[in-house]
Amino acid sequence: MSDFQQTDTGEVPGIVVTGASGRMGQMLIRLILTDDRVRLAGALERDGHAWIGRDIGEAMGGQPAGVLVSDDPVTTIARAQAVIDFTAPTATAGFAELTAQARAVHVVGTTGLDAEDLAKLSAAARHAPIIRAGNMSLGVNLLAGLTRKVAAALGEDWDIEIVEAHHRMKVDAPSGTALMLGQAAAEGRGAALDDLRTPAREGITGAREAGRIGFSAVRGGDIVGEHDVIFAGTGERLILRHVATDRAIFARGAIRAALWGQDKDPGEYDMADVLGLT
Ligand SMILES: NC(=O)c1ccc[n+]([C@@H]2O[C@H](COP(=O)([O-])OP(=O)(O)OC[C@H]3O[C@@H](n4cnc5c(N)ncnc54)[C@H](O)[C@@H]3O)[C@@H](O)[C@H]2O)c1
Ligand SMILES: O=C(O)C1=N[C@H](C(=O)O)CCC1
Repeated sequence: MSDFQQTDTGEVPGIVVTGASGRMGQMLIRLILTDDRVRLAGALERDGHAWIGRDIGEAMGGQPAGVLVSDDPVTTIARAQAVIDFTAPTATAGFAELTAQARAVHVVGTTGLDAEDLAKLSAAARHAPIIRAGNMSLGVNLLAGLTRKVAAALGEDWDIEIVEAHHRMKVDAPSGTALMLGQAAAEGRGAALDDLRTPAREGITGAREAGRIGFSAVRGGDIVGEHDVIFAGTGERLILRHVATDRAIFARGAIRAALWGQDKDPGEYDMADVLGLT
């Protein structure tokens, strides 16, 4: 049997994957089709995509999975117990409303959401659970906790810089993970990230202001995701680093979140809640 054939269609939560042809979409579908705790209930792509109407298993180069790729989120999401969504900010804001109408769990991996998108998610979370994280891996969520602790332990004479690297196709910067880590560092310092954040530098910037949290982004090749949190003191540096080498770490976290959310009340949650790190 091919990896892409569904092995179990029993009474387990049905998951709809949005952005089914994407890097994360395909990884999620592969893992869902071989995991008997869940079943693939639908695969969504944007209007006009070449895969619409095709069996998702075949479109991915394998055996039929018995699920056709659809561009109809209303009908598809109506039959979901969970929607796992790694797409784009506007798409995710729209899926939030439909997922809430279905009273299903919305697992949001999409990054780059603005205040308007986030307000739509908050409105939807009044009716169903939404679990959102800039990074769904265990390692990064542990790193966020470490970052919070180290930032709290070190004074403002230790400069905090976050350096991230991703593949050439990534469209947003800083990464969702970098912002998560920045948020953790700011919390450690008892402040809001918006008050401490220094974006990418260029030109005559002047000397670094104490207490700020700086961000830099590298883009190139097929880098899955690398993050350094640098605490630069005088005469010494402490560097906390996470390196992702396989997108399966994000997809496994998202499936875990979809299962965890099944018995939760409506509201906004993150991966620290799912992993019991709060
Ligand atoms: N939170 C995490 O752990 C994590 C991990 C990896 C990626 N991401 C984020 O997930 C997102 C997707 O990343 P990717 O590398 O898979 O990108 P990608 O470009 O490979 O895939 C995105 C897919 O979404 C589809 N899409 C866009 N609009 C849509 C719509 N309205 N309806 C249905 N499908 C739609 C696109 O056609 C594409 O196939 C990005 O925001 C990325 O930063 C988050
Ligand atoms: O490939 C991406 O895009 C990734 N996005 C997330 C982010 O913005 O941090 C997680 C890592 C991979």
